[in-house]
Amino acid sequence: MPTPPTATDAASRRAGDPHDTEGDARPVLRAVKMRKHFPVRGFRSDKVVHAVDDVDLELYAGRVVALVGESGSGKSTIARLLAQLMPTTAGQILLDGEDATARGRKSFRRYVKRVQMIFQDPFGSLNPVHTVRYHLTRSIRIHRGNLKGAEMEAALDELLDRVHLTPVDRYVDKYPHELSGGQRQRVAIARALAADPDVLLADEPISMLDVSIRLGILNLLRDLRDRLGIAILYITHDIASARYFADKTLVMYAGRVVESGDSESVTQDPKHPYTQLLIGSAPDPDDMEARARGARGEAPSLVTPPPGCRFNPRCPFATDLCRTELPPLMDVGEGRKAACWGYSDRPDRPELGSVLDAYGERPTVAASAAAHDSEEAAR
Ligand SMILES: Nc1ncnc2c1ncn2[C@@H]1O[C@H](COP(=O)(O)OP(=O)(O)OP(=O)(O)O)[C@@H](O)[C@H]1O
Repeated sequence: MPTPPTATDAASRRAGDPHDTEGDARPVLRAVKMRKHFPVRGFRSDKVVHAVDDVDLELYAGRVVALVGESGSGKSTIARLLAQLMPTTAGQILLDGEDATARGRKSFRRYVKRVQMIFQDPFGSLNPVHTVRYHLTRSIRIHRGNLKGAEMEAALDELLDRVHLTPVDRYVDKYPHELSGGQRQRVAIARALAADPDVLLADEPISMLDVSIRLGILNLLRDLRDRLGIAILYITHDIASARYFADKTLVMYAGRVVESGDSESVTQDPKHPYTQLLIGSAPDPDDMEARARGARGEAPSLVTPPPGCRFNPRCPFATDLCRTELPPLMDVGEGRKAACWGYSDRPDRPELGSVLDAYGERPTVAASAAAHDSEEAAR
């Protein structure tokens, strides 16, 4: 029987080795069969957008989980659901093993203290008419109480120091427009840290920043993972940065997780045909920008998703089984999972091969989507 969480749990979690294996640790934040269907506006029917379907996800102290996938695959929706910025359609969110659904202002505030979000656009998330001091003192007051004078100054110093905005005097009275994009994102991270959170949900935290400063922000987040034992969800369409930064990677396709495992093996030896396509779509495996461009593409219709495996219309190996039955996430060895019938023992399973060879070229995801669309149009 798991013991109920205590007030010292966070402290003891942080005191331990942040790289403890997941095997003997328990997730801080967990989503179970999480689902989000948005009603389609303008339809007088019950049509919905299947943005997120049956997603299981676990975040552990001192570990980073990356959520990768092309645009429209449901990544941001998952972050917003986990931040409880909107309600789920179904499923559960558990914090320290307990149902964490916020049912009012007070419980939402308690939740937000532990689960903070960092957004893609640091300029949009900071108020242009207020200084760094204002943003941080406000967050400190909300989460730690009304500190005054020297105590407040010490808290401000500590936060800015943590995000490496030093000397503090150079930054604390600046307005957002007086800072670079990277400095603004550091302020946004400092504001989140004012809550002393256990979990950071980082939704594309580097995608709007200049390429030259992206690594600095990822290294800062890594430092927070290691020094503070914070659990981080890192959302990106850039699988190369996931490999660099995340311990574990989950690959999303059309609202579902299609593959998961440690980042190194998912990126070096992808199992699901979609992951293979995503990884093969960048000409230079170490070129983050090229990879990001290649991974973008038209998302499939989420109002009427294809039956069976959602990737089947683009998959060169798809059989009738793939077109009719949804594959569950199956164990494919070494703690890895893939939602592909090719890894089942069904007699009618598809015979998998190299996706790139099957296409006869190195297509981008966008190109394969376009090929599928023109096939559809010809039918
Ligand atoms: N408020 C909403 N109302 C209706 N549909 C929505 C809403 N928010 C998101 N969607 C739809 O849900 C799907 C998933 O969107 P989401 O933003 O989560 O994807 P994403 O993977 O984060 O994409 P991106 O990388 O472009 O941000 C998309 O089809 C999107 O149009």
